[in-house]
Amino acid sequence: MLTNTPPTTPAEPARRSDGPAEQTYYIIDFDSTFTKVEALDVLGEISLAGRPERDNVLAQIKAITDRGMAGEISLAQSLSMRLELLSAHRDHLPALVEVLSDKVSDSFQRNRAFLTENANNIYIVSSGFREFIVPIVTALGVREDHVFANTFTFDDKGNITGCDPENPLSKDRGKVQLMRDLNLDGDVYVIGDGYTDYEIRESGLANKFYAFTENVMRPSVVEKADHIAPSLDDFLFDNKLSRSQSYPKSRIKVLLLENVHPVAVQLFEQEGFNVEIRKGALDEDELIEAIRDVSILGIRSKTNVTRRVLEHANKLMTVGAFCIGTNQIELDACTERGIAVFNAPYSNTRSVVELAIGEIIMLIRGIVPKSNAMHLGTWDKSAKNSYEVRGKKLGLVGYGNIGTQLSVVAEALGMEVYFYDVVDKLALGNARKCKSLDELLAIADIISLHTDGRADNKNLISYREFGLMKNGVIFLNLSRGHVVDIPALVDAVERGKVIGAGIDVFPHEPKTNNEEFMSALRRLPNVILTPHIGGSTEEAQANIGSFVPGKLLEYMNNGSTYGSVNFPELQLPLLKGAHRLLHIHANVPGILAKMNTIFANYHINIQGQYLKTNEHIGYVITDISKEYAAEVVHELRAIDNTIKFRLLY
Ligand SMILES: NC(=O)c1ccc[n+]([C@@H]2O[C@H](COP(=O)([O-])OP(=O)(O)OC[C@H]3O[C@@H](n4cnc5c(N)ncnc54)[C@H](O)[C@@H]3O)[C@@H](O)[C@H]2O)c1
Ligand SMILES: O=C(O)CC[C@@H](O)C(=O)O
Repeated sequence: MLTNTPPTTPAEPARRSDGPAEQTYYIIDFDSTFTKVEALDVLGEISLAGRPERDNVLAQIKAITDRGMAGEISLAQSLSMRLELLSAHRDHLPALVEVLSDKVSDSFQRNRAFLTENANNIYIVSSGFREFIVPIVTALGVREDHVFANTFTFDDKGNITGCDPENPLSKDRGKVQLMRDLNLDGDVYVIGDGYTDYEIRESGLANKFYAFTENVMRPSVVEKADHIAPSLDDFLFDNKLSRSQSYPKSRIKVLLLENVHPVAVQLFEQEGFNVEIRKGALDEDELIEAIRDVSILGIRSKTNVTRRVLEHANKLMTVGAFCIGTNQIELDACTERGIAVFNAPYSNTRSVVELAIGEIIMLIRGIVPKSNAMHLGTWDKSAKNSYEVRGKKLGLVGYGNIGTQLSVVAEALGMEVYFYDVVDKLALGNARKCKSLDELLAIADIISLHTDGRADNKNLISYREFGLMKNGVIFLNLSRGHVVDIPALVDAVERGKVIGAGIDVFPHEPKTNNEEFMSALRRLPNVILTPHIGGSTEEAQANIGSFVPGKLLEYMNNGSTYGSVNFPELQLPLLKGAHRLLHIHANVPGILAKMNTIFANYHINIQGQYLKTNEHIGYVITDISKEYAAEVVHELRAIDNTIKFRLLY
């Protein structure tokens, strides 16, 4: 991702262009830079609350702000026009401060340490007002006497009437005048989102102007800037200043496919990542094209992360399956490349169970054909082939998270539950374990599949298995499409072996909602077809949308792999006052010894070390004191069989 634009030539020469000065001053704008919003817009929302003209006036205020920031009208014009529209009062200011304190830009919140450690060199220079700026910025460590801004004027009833006309910041090119008055002796870097910030650089009073785009991107300002700062993290990284992120997250790309819940997007954006979202799934070639610069990939069940895709994913660090199944991901290939994969193993379990129960009742009562007939005007009131579920034998194939929960709910409805699992599982309630799949198929009145999607399960249920079932069985598949041989199911329905089926998953599923669903199951009687929505409820998607990013962020920020489906699992303590070195390597003997030899050679003080291996890889995390030679990192990376190396602090 490009974060820096080529410098543009300022109208007047910069103050100084040779090496860093002894003193460097940071001039920071307030509205839309230090905070996410324009304070006068917020003040308008408060002062005009409940008035019919509110929305109209707010739109006018916003338009004036934007024109002013883009340099289309003068600052003095912009200020007086907005203040006149505001109808604000002194009593509105505490509420404004309260709102603004929640609107501090995320990257400023993250980098309080920079603000406090450099308080003597940081100035807030703003055309906003001290009345609300001082409480916000001083709470984050900025010195009150380093805040330069306008002040309101009030009438004797406390109404805001305007601003102090003597203040240079109330006038056009006021920031330039103020900087002249300040006469700072050293390098000056200006960070802001508006044209008035650029004017300081244009007048030769600053060495560099950084267009701050975390909250708003103004093309006319960006094109004048020496650099773009998508966040304060980027600014601090570029200038090698103390910061909360070892590498700016705005330079780390997250690609989220298949319409994952917006809460996921929000969580990544709040952390400052560069997030791209796409509604549908991508096929292999499309994914290869999209994944080149992606570090974090989020998918659901329809995007296949194949070995071929991974060969083009040089930056990929982690994959999140925003679902339960991970059969769409070549896990071994991920592991070999040091890519940690996470899923949401139980966030949609309940939703699948509820759909299964609903379908069982609908099918055993023959509701779908009855409803279809009613829509055509046919009234067929009869009890023929319509049964209660109470006392029926439910056969569960696969007794994992979904199978066991369905077992419990079905028993509560009075069903007799039988299950078969390849692994020996504890029977819940009165459920009975079957010794073989064949035994279960022969016993059950209703059969529901809940196996995982491993490749061996392809056509687990085919002609032979349908042959073993009772005549007139109800059959459900809400697990994975390839588990059932579709021609065999069609045959079983047509012969009346299966008198009702609920199918949610298919060997081939459309990639997007625009693609036609093609299947031999279409138009069969008493067959409920659903578009792989067993887990698609608002609740489940919101759960998954926060659970999976939680795992991915823990891995990215902390190195923890707890819950990974392919990595050795490590739950790590939070990183405090140390640098964390994460070394992923092929699981061959002697790597830890080699690492520790390097640490010993460089007299490194190890604060903590954690190791876990699986069949394929080893994962070593070492926390070391902050001072160490740069060669340590080079040597660790160069150890034979190293797959990936990361440094966190
Ligand atoms: N339709 C949907 O929207 C939806 C939603 C969530 C999950 N799923 C799918 O549902 C399935 C079950 O999910 P889960 O969370 O219960 O998984 P799980 O891993 O907890 O349970 C799967 C169980 O199946 C067993 N199993 C595997 N192969 C078997 C076989 N051949 N015979 C008998 N048992 C076998 C496993 O031992 C395990 O106990 C998965 O395939 C998952 O992808 C579908
Ligand atoms: O939402 C999806 O795409 C898949 C849902 C389900 O099959 C799962 O594996 O959780």
